[in-house]
Amino acid sequence: MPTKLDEILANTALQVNTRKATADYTTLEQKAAAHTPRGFVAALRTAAASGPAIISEIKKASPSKGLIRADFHPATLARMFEAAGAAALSVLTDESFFQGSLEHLEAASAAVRIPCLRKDFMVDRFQMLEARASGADAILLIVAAHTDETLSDLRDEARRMGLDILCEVHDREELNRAEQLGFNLIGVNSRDLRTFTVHPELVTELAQWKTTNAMMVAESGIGTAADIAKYRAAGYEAFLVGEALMRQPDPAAALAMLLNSEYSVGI
Ligand SMILES: O=P(O)(O)OC[C@@H](O)[C@@H](O)c1c[nH]c2ccccc12
Repeated sequence: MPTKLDEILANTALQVNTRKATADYTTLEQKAAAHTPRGFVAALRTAAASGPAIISEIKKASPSKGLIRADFHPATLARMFEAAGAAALSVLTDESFFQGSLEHLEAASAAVRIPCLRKDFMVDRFQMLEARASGADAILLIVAAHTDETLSDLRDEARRMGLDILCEVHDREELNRAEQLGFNLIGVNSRDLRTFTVHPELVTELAQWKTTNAMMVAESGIGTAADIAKYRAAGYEAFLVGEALMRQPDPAAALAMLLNSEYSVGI
């Protein structure tokens, strides 16, 4: 039986092919050239030197939760998160399952100086061009979605476009593959994309199997300073937080609380 991830990947491939067939490459290339990528990994490293580096996610809906935030203005959210101390942003661009869009990314990226990740299911080199043209500084690559061969192709294309890569894994074998392919920023997603269930204990466990000096990002289901403290103790330096912020009437205040209570417990 196909998993949720299989379903999303098949849909993504269809959508990408449609966009490729009608794309205005001249405009896309001009827009891509006009955006000089800001270092995503460098920004996380700088932030992590003095506290938890938080990647705040701009996400309207998800397959598991449905609509998360009705009052949704990417540029405003981006500015608020930057002012509250986010090290970087992640913006969902998948339309079918997350109600995201490249326009959200473009608006968020243009509103801030901190770097932005295009959060999507990247299956084609064309999406790297789209990403940079919409103001992305980094892209996501999900190990479970690819063979090593496609992963390295997409990695090379992202690098050629000057984009940093957040490489996402969910088990030890995927972590090994990510390290062997030379990724320097590895996210452990506690949500299994095949079933969309969350396994927080997996995030704590996996970090101990790391063999390189890649920076580790804990992803999904993070809601409190205690979650961050627990993952920091396990070796994580950066934290991707979406729903817990997006559900709040004041997402920036929620982010500030996460950052501040972290310091006050003396971690
Ligand atoms: O909203 P949360 O539970 O804080 O999770 C954020 C992020 O980890 C999640 O949105 C995510 C992680 N990997 C993904 C891949 C595709 C789409 C979404 C995701």
